[in-house]
Amino acid sequence: MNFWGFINLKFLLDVLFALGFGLLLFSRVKEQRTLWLLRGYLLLVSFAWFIQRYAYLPLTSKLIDAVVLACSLSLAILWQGELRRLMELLGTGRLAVLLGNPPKEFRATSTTVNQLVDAAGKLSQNRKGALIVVDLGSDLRPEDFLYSGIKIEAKLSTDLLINLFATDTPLHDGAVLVKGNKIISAGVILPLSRQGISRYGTRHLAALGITERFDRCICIVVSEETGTLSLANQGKLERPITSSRLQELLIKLVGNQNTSGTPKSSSNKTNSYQKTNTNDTITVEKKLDKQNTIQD
Ligand SMILES: Nc1ncnc2c1ncn2[C@@H]1O[C@H](COP(=O)(O)OP(=O)(O)OP(=O)(O)O)[C@@H](O)[C@H]1O
Repeated sequence: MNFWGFINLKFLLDVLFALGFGLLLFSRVKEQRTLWLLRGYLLLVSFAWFIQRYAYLPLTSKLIDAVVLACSLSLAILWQGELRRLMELLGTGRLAVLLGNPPKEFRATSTTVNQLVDAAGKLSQNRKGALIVVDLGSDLRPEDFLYSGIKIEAKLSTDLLINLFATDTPLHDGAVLVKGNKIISAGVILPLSRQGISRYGTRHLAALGITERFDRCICIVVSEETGTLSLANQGKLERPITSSRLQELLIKLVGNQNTSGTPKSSSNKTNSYQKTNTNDTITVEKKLDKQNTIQD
């Protein structure tokens, strides 16, 4: 291969890698505003590269470089949480999570959703405080917590969840970690969030803390004081919510989890879910659209 052939091949590979990286970044961003920012930033970087390589305009090139540097600094401040998460995932080798293809064992089913809603509803009625972390693909590891708790490794069930939060048991303090249809551990101490310190107690701050660090995990919170149900997702707390709203949100999130990565071909499907009400249990027929189909 001659020198020019090598240069061209290198150039092609460079462009291909850059395109691949750009597409990967775009596929990970969901929010429209973030998408615009990212698009503008990448355009600016490409423009700076083009001027530097082909235009031979040293002054213009310097000016554009200065603008790119200023934008990089602003974005680093704006996206510090996301960048920190990215480095944590890279540093701990969670490439499957980065590429948006979480391992199959995290896939929750409609049964998991029913059991979680059922347990949360009953705990709320009895004013038992609870904190349930559901890993939907963040591949949470012991080092992600302040204390990783006691290993349980048992099949998820409503009764076991209720039992773990019974006030006279040693494991009721802290959070329970759920992955797929398994309870992994109990008594887990989560990192606290700094947002809303004056508004929330530590249980709710813990739910915000873990969900703002990992975007594919959610936290169900039951307040001991008021029995209020809440759901934390991506550092935001929705509260107060009813059992049926919790079920709706879980179905949506689990549906998104199962359709992210490899898209599934499915027609509109009707699923039955058990919904816990204050006095009775009723069966709700939920017609799910293509996006939110849960594979049992
Ligand atoms: N970092 C943490 N990780 C996991 N669980 C925690 C953490 N901090 C507190 N908790 C749980 O929250 C309980 C204390 O809740 P606290 O009253 O301070 O918060 P809260 O948000 O007001 O909750 P509640 O509405 O239930 O009173 C602790 O007993 C413990 O079980």
